[in-house]
Amino acid sequence: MKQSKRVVIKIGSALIAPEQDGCRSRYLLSIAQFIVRCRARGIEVILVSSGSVAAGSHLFPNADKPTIAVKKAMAAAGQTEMMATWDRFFDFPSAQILLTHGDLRDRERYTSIRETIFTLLDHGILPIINENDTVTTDDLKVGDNDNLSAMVAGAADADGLIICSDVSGLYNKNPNLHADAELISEVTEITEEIYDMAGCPTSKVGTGGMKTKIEAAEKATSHGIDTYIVNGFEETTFELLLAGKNPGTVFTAYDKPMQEAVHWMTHTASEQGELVVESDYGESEDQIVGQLSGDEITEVKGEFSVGDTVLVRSKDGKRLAKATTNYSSCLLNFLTEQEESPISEKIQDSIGPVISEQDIALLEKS
Ligand SMILES: Nc1ncnc2c1ncn2[C@@H]1O[C@H](COP(=O)(O)OP(=O)(O)O)[C@@H](O)[C@H]1O
Ligand SMILES: N[C@@H](CCC(=O)OP(=O)(O)O)C(=O)O
Repeated sequence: MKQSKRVVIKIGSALIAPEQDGCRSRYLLSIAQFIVRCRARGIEVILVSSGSVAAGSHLFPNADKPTIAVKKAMAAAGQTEMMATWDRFFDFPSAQILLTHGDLRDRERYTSIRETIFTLLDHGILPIINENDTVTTDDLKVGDNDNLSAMVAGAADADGLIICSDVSGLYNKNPNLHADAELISEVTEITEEIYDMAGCPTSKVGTGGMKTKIEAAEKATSHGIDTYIVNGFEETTFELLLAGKNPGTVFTAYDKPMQEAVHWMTHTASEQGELVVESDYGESEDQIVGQLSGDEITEVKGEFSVGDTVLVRSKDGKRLAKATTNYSSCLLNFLTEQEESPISEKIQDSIGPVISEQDIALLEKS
């Protein structure tokens, strides 16, 4: 682990509730000791902990195939036990933070979350973060704590993300199914080939699987955050990390990481609508911003308000950029229907560009 100053550690369900009958400290002591030793070295730590559903499931004994409502109730019941289990290891206070994707993709709430995390860290308090399963919906949820931990790492300006799993890292195929699977110790570029290595999870309690861990690594490394997938069950894992060694798979951070606002726009914000433009449209930032006026937009999709995130897509389907719109979908529809009338020119002169330069993130063409 390079000389990090702030790390996010993600703990999977299998580590904290291995038997799904409440939390067990069996595998947590070495992780807790690692957190204490990091803090003693001046490394700030943020914990993203799964395990609430697994911890609370034994309270619903007849739920062989629990409904979403029952799983949310399990999470709510297990959350208190999960927090209490971690709290017992430390002689410093910890703080509960429950988030949804709806919180993180709202720029104002995102900024508020950052502020709270920084305040907790400034006061030596360990933030323990989990998805707020009680209120999540299909639209609101992140859905897995691997991706949540990457979004948190970006929000917290961390420089290291450690994803603890029940395997030693990313293998070229599922090691639980293939005896000849080989551990990949370093990934310098996340390609389709890397994603193809990730099969389905085989543990009873895991939600994310290896695919979500690779997605998380992609989010984090693009933000300049070195990301490790390590075996949380092995005590030696944490000795090696503290010795600056890589005990599993390291995904190395981009040399030129995205700026915080651009990263948020790219990886956390969700588009509320689409602006379709001519396919021969300029594809550089200033071209998209400068030329994107009412008459350049061929189609407005979805309903959105001023300040929402929209996707700029070319007519031939390429995702060009995500941006904050200065116009509502209603007004843009009005403008695109108008020929170049005096009223539409007057409106655009008074409001200005449809999107602003500082609120745009170019996307990989896809
Ligand atoms: N290429 C791969 N390398 C490592 N593990 C893999 C791979 N493909 C699938 N897996 C599975 O992913 C699991 C880890 O994901 P998951 O079950 O969500 O664990 P956790 O709950 O610890 O996050 C491994 O136990 C393994 O069964
Ligand atoms: N919010 C859920 C997280 C589920 C989850 O992501 O689990 P895992 O794949 O084991 O990290 C819980 O606490 O059970």
